[in-house]
Amino acid sequence: MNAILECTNVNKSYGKTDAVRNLGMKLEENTIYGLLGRNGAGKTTLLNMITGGVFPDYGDIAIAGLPLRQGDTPRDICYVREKNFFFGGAKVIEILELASSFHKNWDWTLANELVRTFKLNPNKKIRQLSRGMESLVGNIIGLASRAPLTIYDEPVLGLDVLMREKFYRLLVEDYAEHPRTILLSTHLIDEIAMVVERIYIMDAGTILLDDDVDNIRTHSHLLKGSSEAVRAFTSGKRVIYEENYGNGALVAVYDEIGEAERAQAGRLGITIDGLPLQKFFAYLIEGGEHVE
Ligand SMILES: Nc1ncnc2c1ncn2[C@@H]1O[C@H](COP(=O)(O)OP(=O)(O)OP(=O)(O)O)[C@@H](O)[C@H]1O
Repeated sequence: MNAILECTNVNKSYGKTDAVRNLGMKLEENTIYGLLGRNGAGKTTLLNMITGGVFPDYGDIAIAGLPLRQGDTPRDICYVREKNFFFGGAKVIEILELASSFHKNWDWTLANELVRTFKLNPNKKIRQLSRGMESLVGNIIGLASRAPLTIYDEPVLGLDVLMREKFYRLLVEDYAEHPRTILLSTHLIDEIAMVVERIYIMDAGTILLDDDVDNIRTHSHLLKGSSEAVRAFTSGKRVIYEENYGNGALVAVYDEIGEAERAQAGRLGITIDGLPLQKFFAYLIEGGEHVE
């Protein structure tokens, strides 16, 4: 597969804050990715660099094999920002018309269908819309653009649960018919766990981990047992979190545990449970607290 985006050793600082550090990322064609990180992890700074709004202090970004130069606005990307900068006096339809002129794969049939599905009045002005409705305008642009790389920054902020589910369902349906690369950046893993194929986890400006969702599911485990037994069993394994209580220990592991090892764990009195994606993220980033 070809890479639609490649970041190599990308860095960006604001004064003393290293917003993005030594970052590497490679997005293949026709895949849905999640970019996960807490508030302030550096996601928006990274996305702004990928889309040409901010230039890295150093490091390389290539879009579809072409190096991004200062001042470039990559044409293959549709970037749906967390905070839209739509002109408040413009009508919804005018914003869609403007967006259609930027994206060569734009599909008006889909755009109109989505406007109806989300019950938006195309003649309403942007400033008359609720926060959620404004997000929907951005989300419609993301879908109808059918850009080779579509990037959403916190796409469901301000949307109620039904609208969130509807948006993700439509996204997956449209992707199935028109595969392209989609990057969903969020701090809400629960929202995207069912949608994305591969995840990049970002913390303190850098990528902590990237893996297929299926791999994360099969390799993440929560072990409980006596501290001594758990310590012996997990020695040499990739431990992402550990907590001791009395003589017992709870350890989150991100590694393979085979059948023979499971039998051995059973003999040592260790229980092994799977770790839902949400908990995996929480242990990795937060030391066990659930990220809201
Ligand atoms: N223009 C700027 N000037 C100064 N500091 C900035 C600027 N933009 C980002 N930062 C800092 O860089 C770090 C990363 O911020 P960034 O917005 O990229 O994170 P994020 O993961 O997108 O967070 P959020 O989910 O809250 O939007 C933060 O410490 C932030 O305060």
